Amino acid sequence: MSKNVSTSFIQGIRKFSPFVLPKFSCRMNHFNASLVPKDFRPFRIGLVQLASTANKNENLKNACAQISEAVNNGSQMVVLPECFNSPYGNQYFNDYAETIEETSPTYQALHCIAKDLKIYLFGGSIPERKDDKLYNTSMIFNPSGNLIGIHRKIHLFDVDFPGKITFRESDSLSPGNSMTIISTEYGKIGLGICYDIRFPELATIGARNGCCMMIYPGAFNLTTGPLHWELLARARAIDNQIYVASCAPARDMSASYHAWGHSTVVGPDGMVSATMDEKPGIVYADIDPEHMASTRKSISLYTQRRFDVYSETKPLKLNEN
Ligand SMILES: NC(=O)CC(=O)C(=O)O
Repeated sequence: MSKNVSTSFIQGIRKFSPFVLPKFSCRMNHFNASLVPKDFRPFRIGLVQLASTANKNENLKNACAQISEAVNNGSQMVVLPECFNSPYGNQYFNDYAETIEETSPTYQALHCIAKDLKIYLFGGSIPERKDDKLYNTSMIFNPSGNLIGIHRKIHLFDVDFPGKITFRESDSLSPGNSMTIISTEYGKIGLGICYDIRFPELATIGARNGCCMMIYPGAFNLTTGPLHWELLARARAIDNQIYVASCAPARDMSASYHAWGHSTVVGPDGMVSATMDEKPGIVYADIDPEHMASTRKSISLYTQRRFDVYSETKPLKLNEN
């Protein structure tokens, strides 16, 4: 089942973390924390770097073929990119939008393939219509084909690099208002979509809630991709000593938005476990609790945190010259 978490950063940390001392306690150093979340089991993940077109049916067929290939190669969990059933752009979202219900074409396709292949499927994202609004939304299915969670992109991609790229998702989309954590038989997975990766709070609250991994379907571009795509995934991994998987569309220079590609999995030590270039393909990684345990044993962030110092309930103490 998924858990949508709506809470303040510090409250989120305090409420759910097995590692946090009660409010007003002093130090963390003597706390005997287990090194990895108890429900974390090894699994293989496949990130499908899909070549999407303007034809939704073709995109769905192609996605299902690539998911099958990922499963033939041993993946128990498969991830699709942001906006995989539609071109990415404000001019497309309304025309391609679907409601999240069993009769919708993308829901049906993902439900059937997850059930047939008995996998966890993180269905990238699609433009979603709900009431009179549009969202950038991810659907997550379990191996029985049940929808076990949805995540609506919380932070919309509004940026302005003069002469390079100006994009305002908020011209057409509305933001989601809650965080998403999915419980699977391999462990808890936190979810963000693309621009969400720039906000470290999501991954930190996810990790404090026992997530072994954050998954980010994303579509960075030729300006922000080389600058930040890998760096952000590594940063979120290092901050929290968790796995991070970012799944992108393949680059299509005839489309109006040029995706960076480079789907990537980063380990809890911040090293890239698997990555690729901008072409269509699948990135595989074996996710290993032992790797997280050895990382956390070497650098013991979990016992060294000083929540007594970070508390929002007290005035911040800053060291100033
Ligand atoms: N497309 C996005 O949501 C985000 C992105 O490209 C960036 O943050 O850069």
